[in-house]
Amino acid sequence: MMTSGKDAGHGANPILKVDHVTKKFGELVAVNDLSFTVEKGQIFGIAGPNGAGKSTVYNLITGFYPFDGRIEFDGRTISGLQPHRIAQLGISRTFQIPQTFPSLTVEKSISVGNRFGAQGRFDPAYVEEIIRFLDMQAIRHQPTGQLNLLGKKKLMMGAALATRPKILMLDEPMAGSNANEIKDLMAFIRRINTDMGVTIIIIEHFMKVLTELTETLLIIETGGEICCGDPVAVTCDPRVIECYLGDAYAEGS
Ligand SMILES: Nc1ncnc2c1ncn2[C@@H]1O[C@H](COP(=O)(O)OP(=O)(O)OP(=O)(O)O)[C@@H](O)[C@H]1O
Repeated sequence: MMTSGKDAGHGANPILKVDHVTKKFGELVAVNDLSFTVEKGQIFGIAGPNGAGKSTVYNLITGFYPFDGRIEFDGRTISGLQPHRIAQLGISRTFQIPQTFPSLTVEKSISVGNRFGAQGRFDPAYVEEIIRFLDMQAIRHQPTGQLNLLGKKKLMMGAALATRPKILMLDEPMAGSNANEIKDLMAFIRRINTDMGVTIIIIEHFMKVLTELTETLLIIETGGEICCGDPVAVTCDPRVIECYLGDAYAEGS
Protein backbone atom coordinates (compact mmCIF):
# COMPACT_ATOMS: atom_id res chain seq x y z
CA MET A 1 0.00 0.00 0.00
CA MET A 2 1.40 3.41 -0.94
CA THR A 3 1.12 5.92 1.85
CA SER A 4 2.95 9.07 2.74
CA GLY A 5 5.36 9.39 5.61
CA LYS A 6 3.46 12.60 6.32
CA ASP A 7 0.62 10.46 7.72
CA ALA A 8 2.73 10.44 10.88
CA GLY A 9 0.83 9.01 13.82
CA HIS A 10 -1.90 7.13 11.97
CA GLY A 11 -0.34 3.66 12.27
CA ALA A 12 -1.67 0.93 14.54
CA ASN A 13 1.26 0.80 16.94
CA PRO A 14 3.84 3.52 16.33
CA ILE A 15 7.19 3.34 18.14
CA LEU A 16 8.89 6.30 16.40
CA LYS A 17 7.30 9.44 14.99
CA VAL A 18 9.42 11.95 13.08
CA ASP A 19 7.17 14.98 12.84
CA HIS A 20 7.93 17.88 10.46
CA VAL A 21 11.65 17.78 11.15
CA THR A 22 14.00 20.26 9.47
CA LYS A 23 17.77 20.50 9.86
CA LYS A 24 19.87 23.26 8.32
CA PHE A 25 23.65 23.46 8.25
CA GLY A 26 24.09 27.18 7.54
CA GLU A 27 22.32 27.78 4.22
CA LEU A 28 22.12 24.07 3.40
CA VAL A 29 18.81 22.36 4.19
CA ALA A 30 19.90 18.77 4.90
CA VAL A 31 16.48 17.58 6.15
CA ASN A 32 13.43 19.42 4.90
CA ASP A 33 10.10 19.18 6.78
CA LEU A 34 10.37 15.40 6.93
CA SER A 35 7.70 13.27 8.65
CA PHE A 36 7.42 9.50 8.92
CA THR A 37 6.24 6.87 11.38
CA VAL A 38 7.85 3.53 12.23
CA GLU A 39 5.56 0.86 13.63
CA LYS A 40 6.60 -1.39 16.52
CA GLY A 41 8.12 -4.65 15.23
CA GLN A 42 8.69 -3.36 11.70
CA ILE A 43 11.73 -3.42 9.48
CA PHE A 44 11.61 0.10 8.00
CA GLY A 45 13.91 1.09 5.13
CA ILE A 46 15.31 4.48 4.14
CA ALA A 47 17.00 5.06 0.77
CA GLY A 48 17.84 7.93 -1.54
CA PRO A 49 20.72 9.40 -3.55
CA ASN A 50 24.04 10.41 -1.99
CA GLY A 51 23.63 13.54 0.09
CA ALA A 52 19.84 13.05 0.41
CA GLY A 53 20.01 13.45 4.18
CA LYS A 54 19.75 9.82 5.35
CA SER A 55 22.64 9.89 7.83
CA THR A 56 21.52 13.29 9.09
CA VAL A 57 18.09 11.77 9.89
CA TYR A 58 19.89 9.12 11.99
CA ASN A 59 21.95 11.82 13.70
CA LEU A 60 18.78 13.76 14.57
CA ILE A 61 16.97 10.70 15.94
CA THR A 62 19.99 9.82 18.08
CA GLY A 63 20.32 13.37 19.44
CA PHE A 64 23.54 14.55 17.79
CA TYR A 65 22.21 17.88 16.53
CA PRO A 66 19.46 20.31 17.50
CA PHE A 67 16.70 20.66 14.87
CA ASP A 68 13.26 22.13 14.19
CA GLY A 69 10.28 19.82 14.59
CA ARG A 70 9.61 16.95 16.94
CA ILE A 71 10.64 13.33 17.35
CA GLU A 72 8.63 10.99 19.58
CA PHE A 73 9.87 7.57 20.70
CA ASP A 74 7.69 5.06 22.50
CA GLY A 75 5.17 7.70 23.53
CA ARG A 76 7.59 10.42 24.71
CA THR A 77 9.25 13.37 23.04
CA ILE A 78 12.98 12.79 22.70
CA SER A 79 13.85 16.02 20.83
CA GLY A 80 16.54 17.85 22.79
CA LEU A 81 17.69 14.85 24.85
CA GLN A 82 21.41 13.99 24.97
CA PRO A 83 22.59 11.05 22.79
CA HIS A 84 23.43 8.82 25.80
CA ARG A 85 19.96 9.40 27.25
CA ILE A 86 18.28 8.48 23.94
CA ALA A 87 20.44 5.34 23.73
CA GLN A 88 19.49 4.36 27.27
CA LEU A 89 15.80 4.87 26.48
CA GLY A 90 16.16 2.20 23.80
CA ILE A 91 17.48 3.51 20.47
CA SER A 92 20.76 1.99 19.33
CA ARG A 93 22.62 2.39 16.06
CA THR A 94 25.47 1.01 13.98
CA PHE A 95 27.76 2.73 11.49
CA GLN A 96 28.64 2.02 7.86
CA ILE A 97 32.30 1.45 8.77
CA PRO A 98 32.35 -1.01 11.68
CA GLN A 99 33.24 0.80 14.90
CA THR A 100 34.76 -1.66 17.35
CA PHE A 101 37.44 -1.42 20.03
CA PRO A 102 40.16 -3.47 18.24
CA SER A 103 42.05 -4.52 21.39
CA LEU A 104 38.92 -5.54 23.33
CA THR A 105 37.77 -9.15 23.11
CA VAL A 106 34.40 -10.13 21.69
CA GLU A 107 33.09 -10.80 25.20
CA LYS A 108 34.37 -7.48 26.62
CA SER A 109 32.89 -5.53 23.69
CA ILE A 110 29.45 -7.04 24.30
CA SER A 111 29.87 -6.37 28.03
CA VAL A 112 30.65 -2.67 27.40
CA GLY A 113 27.41 -2.38 25.39
CA ASN A 114 25.47 -4.09 28.17
CA ARG A 115 26.92 -1.88 30.93
CA PHE A 116 26.23 1.27 28.91
CA GLY A 117 22.60 0.34 28.15
CA ALA A 118 21.93 -0.62 31.75
CA GLN A 119 23.60 2.57 33.07
CA GLY A 120 26.43 0.68 34.75
CA ARG A 121 24.47 -2.35 35.93
CA PHE A 122 25.73 -5.54 34.32
CA ASP A 123 23.80 -8.65 33.29
CA PRO A 124 26.28 -11.46 32.49
CA ALA A 125 23.45 -13.82 31.49
CA TYR A 126 22.31 -11.35 28.84
CA VAL A 127 25.89 -10.92 27.57
CA GLU A 128 26.03 -14.71 27.26
CA GLU A 129 22.74 -14.71 25.34
CA ILE A 130 24.11 -12.15 22.87
CA ILE A 131 27.37 -14.11 22.36
CA ARG A 132 25.25 -17.22 21.61
CA PHE A 133 23.00 -15.21 19.29
CA LEU A 134 26.11 -14.09 17.40
CA ASP A 135 27.39 -17.68 17.39
CA MET A 136 30.72 -16.33 18.71
CA GLN A 137 31.22 -18.65 21.71
CA ALA A 138 34.38 -20.15 20.19
CA ILE A 139 35.96 -16.72 19.56
CA ARG A 140 34.77 -14.94 22.70
CA HIS A 141 38.36 -14.22 23.85
CA GLN A 142 39.57 -13.02 20.45
CA PRO A 143 40.33 -9.27 20.08
CA THR A 144 37.73 -7.73 17.76
CA GLY A 145 40.52 -6.24 15.62
CA GLN A 146 41.23 -9.81 14.41
CA LEU A 147 37.68 -10.39 13.11
CA ASN A 148 36.96 -10.23 9.38
CA LEU A 149 34.58 -7.56 8.03
CA LEU A 150 31.47 -9.74 8.43
CA GLY A 151 32.51 -10.61 11.99
CA LYS A 152 33.10 -6.94 12.84
CA LYS A 153 29.69 -6.00 11.44
CA LYS A 154 27.94 -8.68 13.49
CA LEU A 155 29.95 -7.79 16.59
CA MET A 156 28.95 -4.12 16.20
CA MET A 157 25.28 -5.15 15.95
CA GLY A 158 25.77 -7.47 18.95
CA ALA A 159 27.25 -4.67 21.07
CA ALA A 160 24.30 -2.48 20.08
CA LEU A 161 21.86 -5.28 20.98
CA ALA A 162 23.58 -5.70 24.36
CA THR A 163 22.17 -2.26 25.32
CA ARG A 164 18.68 -3.88 25.03
CA PRO A 165 17.35 -1.49 22.38
CA LYS A 166 13.74 -1.31 21.26
CA ILE A 167 14.91 0.13 17.93
CA LEU A 168 18.15 -0.79 16.16
CA MET A 169 19.15 1.63 13.39
CA LEU A 170 21.52 0.16 10.79
CA ASP A 171 23.52 2.45 8.48
CA GLU A 172 24.33 0.68 5.19
CA PRO A 173 25.05 -2.69 6.82
CA MET A 174 25.74 -4.36 3.44
CA ALA A 175 28.47 -1.90 2.35
CA GLY A 176 31.61 -3.70 1.16
CA SER A 177 30.02 -7.17 1.44
CA ASN A 178 29.92 -9.89 -1.22
CA ALA A 179 26.77 -11.78 -2.27
CA ASN A 180 27.19 -14.56 0.31
CA GLU A 181 27.87 -12.09 3.12
CA ILE A 182 24.79 -10.08 2.11
CA LYS A 183 22.65 -13.24 2.32
CA ASP A 184 24.14 -14.02 5.74
CA LEU A 185 23.59 -10.45 7.02
CA MET A 186 20.00 -10.39 5.74
CA ALA A 187 19.21 -13.61 7.63
CA PHE A 188 20.95 -12.19 10.72
CA ILE A 189 18.94 -8.94 10.57
CA ARG A 190 15.69 -10.92 10.17
CA ARG A 191 16.59 -12.93 13.31
CA ILE A 192 17.24 -9.72 15.28
CA ASN A 193 13.76 -8.59 14.26
CA THR A 194 11.85 -11.83 14.81
CA ASP A 195 13.79 -13.69 17.55
CA MET A 196 14.75 -10.64 19.62
CA GLY A 197 11.65 -8.59 18.85
CA VAL A 198 13.66 -5.48 17.94
CA THR A 199 12.21 -2.89 15.54
CA ILE A 200 14.73 -2.14 12.80
CA ILE A 201 15.40 0.92 10.65
CA ILE A 202 17.85 0.31 7.82
CA ILE A 203 19.56 2.73 5.44
CA GLU A 204 20.73 0.79 2.41
CA HIS A 205 21.61 1.32 -1.25
CA PHE A 206 20.97 -2.31 -2.34
CA MET A 207 17.33 -2.17 -3.43
CA LYS A 208 17.02 -5.97 -3.50
CA VAL A 209 17.92 -6.03 0.18
CA LEU A 210 15.30 -3.37 0.92
CA THR A 211 12.52 -4.97 -1.12
CA GLU A 212 13.16 -8.38 0.48
CA LEU A 213 13.73 -7.21 4.03
CA THR A 214 11.54 -4.19 4.72
CA GLU A 215 7.81 -3.75 5.19
CA THR A 216 7.86 -0.01 4.57
CA LEU A 217 10.34 1.93 2.46
CA LEU A 218 10.88 5.70 2.59
CA ILE A 219 12.71 7.39 -0.27
CA ILE A 220 14.16 10.84 0.39
CA GLU A 221 15.88 13.36 -1.84
CA THR A 222 17.40 16.71 -0.80
CA GLY A 223 16.10 16.07 2.70
CA GLY A 224 12.44 15.61 1.77
CA GLU A 225 10.15 12.66 1.15
CA ILE A 226 9.72 11.41 -2.42
CA CYS A 227 7.45 8.54 -1.40
CA CYS A 228 6.85 6.02 1.35
CA GLY A 229 5.03 2.69 1.45
CA ASP A 230 5.22 -0.91 0.26
CA PRO A 231 8.82 -1.36 -0.95
CA VAL A 232 7.97 -3.01 -4.28
CA ALA A 233 5.40 -0.31 -5.09
CA VAL A 234 7.90 2.37 -4.07
CA THR A 235 10.58 1.05 -6.44
CA CYS A 236 8.05 1.23 -9.32
CA ASP A 237 7.12 4.83 -8.58
CA PRO A 238 8.15 7.06 -11.52
CA ARG A 239 9.39 9.80 -9.12
CA VAL A 240 11.72 7.29 -7.40
CA ILE A 241 12.97 5.97 -10.75
CA GLU A 242 13.66 9.51 -11.93
CA CYS A 243 15.46 10.83 -8.84
CA TYR A 244 17.21 7.71 -7.58
CA LEU A 245 16.94 4.36 -9.33
CA GLY A 246 17.20 5.39 -12.99
CA ASP A 247 15.55 3.76 -16.00
CA ALA A 248 18.05 0.87 -16.10
CA TYR A 249 16.74 -0.36 -12.73
CA ALA A 250 13.12 -0.09 -13.89
CA GLU A 251 13.85 -2.08 -17.08
CA GLY A 252 15.79 -4.74 -15.19
CA SER A 253 13.28 -5.22 -12.36
N1 LIG B 1 27.83 18.22 9.99
C1 LIG B 1 27.53 18.73 8.79
N2 LIG B 1 27.86 19.99 8.46
C2 LIG B 1 27.54 20.53 7.24
N3 LIG B 1 26.88 19.84 6.28
C3 LIG B 1 26.53 18.58 6.55
C4 LIG B 1 26.83 17.95 7.80
N4 LIG B 1 26.35 16.66 7.78
C5 LIG B 1 25.79 16.52 6.57
N5 LIG B 1 25.89 17.65 5.83
C6 LIG B 1 25.35 17.86 4.49
O1 LIG B 1 23.98 17.53 4.53
C7 LIG B 1 23.58 16.87 3.34
C8 LIG B 1 23.01 15.52 3.71
O2 LIG B 1 24.10 14.69 4.12
P1 LIG B 1 23.90 13.19 4.63
O3 LIG B 1 25.25 12.69 5.03
O4 LIG B 1 22.83 13.17 5.64
O5 LIG B 1 23.39 12.48 3.30
P2 LIG B 1 23.24 10.90 3.02
O6 LIG B 1 21.93 10.72 2.34
O7 LIG B 1 23.47 10.14 4.26
O8 LIG B 1 24.42 10.66 1.97
P3 LIG B 1 25.30 9.32 1.67
O9 LIG B 1 24.37 8.35 0.99
O10 LIG B 1 26.35 9.85 0.73
O11 LIG B 1 25.85 8.83 2.99
C9 LIG B 1 24.80 16.79 2.45
O12 LIG B 1 24.76 17.90 1.55
C10 LIG B 1 25.96 16.94 3.42
O13 LIG B 1 27.09 17.52 2.81
